Amino acid sequence: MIKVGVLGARGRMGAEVCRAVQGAGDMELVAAVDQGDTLDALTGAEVVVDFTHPGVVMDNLKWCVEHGLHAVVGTTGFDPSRLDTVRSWLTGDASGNVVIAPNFGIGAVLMMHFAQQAAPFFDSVEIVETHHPNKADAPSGTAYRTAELVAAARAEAGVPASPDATTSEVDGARGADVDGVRVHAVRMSGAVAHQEVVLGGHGELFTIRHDSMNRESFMPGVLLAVRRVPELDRLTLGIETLLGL
Ligand SMILES: NC(=O)c1ccc[n+]([C@@H]2O[C@H](COP(=O)([O-])OP(=O)(O)OC[C@H]3O[C@@H](n4cnc5c(N)ncnc54)[C@H](O)[C@@H]3O)[C@@H](O)[C@H]2O)c1
Ligand SMILES: O=C(O)C1=N[C@H](C(=O)O)CCC1
Repeated sequence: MIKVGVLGARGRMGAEVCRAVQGAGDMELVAAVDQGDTLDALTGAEVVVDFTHPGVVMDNLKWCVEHGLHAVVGTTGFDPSRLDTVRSWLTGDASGNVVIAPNFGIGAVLMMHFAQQAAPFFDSVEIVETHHPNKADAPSGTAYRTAELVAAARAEAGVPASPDATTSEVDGARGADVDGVRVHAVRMSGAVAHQEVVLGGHGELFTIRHDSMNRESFMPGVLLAVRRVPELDRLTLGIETLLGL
């Protein structure tokens, strides 16, 4: 049995992870920790799953690494500088491995993969993400990562920036610029997590869309990462490699 601790256990995702772990035949939920609880309860775990808040996740993760625990992190807010910091913790004698994934939905991972493949073939690409209005960060971690992957694929293929003649703009009208890719964030009651990658050129539009209809949609990916994290090498970004992509 894999002993699992959950950080953010009373939150939307954390509560779902607790249910999923309790329903998995090969896992045991040994700690369910939320804001105000001592982290010491996690010392009995082999793998800690974090779905908390971008403002606290770095401290949580540092604590896990210092205690030699494997960590599966779904909390968003990881820019290149934060990832470098995590890498610096995972040198030398550190014995825990870390998986950080902005999205554990299998379809969402495939969406990012297909967007990366398609990106060099079109003049234009923009990303529109829609989430529930209780979300703290914008753009979403998934949109941020998609933009990074798309931008890298286009740079490697020598594709120029998406054409855009805008010279006059109301602030924000063209969205955020992530590595040269425009990202638009919608916050909408009734939504869970949705994203479209829109590509265009030569009289055609190609849209890659993914919808998470509920938070169970993330659980197969979370459980996969919990099972595999002990055998991985220090830091793994996304679950693409775990799916053989
Ligand atoms: N990777 C994915 O597939 C995926 C999917 C959904 C959400 N997310 C991300 O997960 C994070 C959480 O989302 P949510 O909707 O569950 O949020 P939420 O606000 O419902 O839950 C967060 C929980 O963390 C708790 N918390 C805050 N500070 C804490 C601390 N220091 N220690 C322990 N617990 C603490 C809060 O009390 C709350 O219960 C966000 O960053 C979100 O973007 C990622
Ligand atoms: O509900 C959220 O918050 C989500 N956050 C992740 C993101 O920022 O990409 C994944 C989808 C749901």
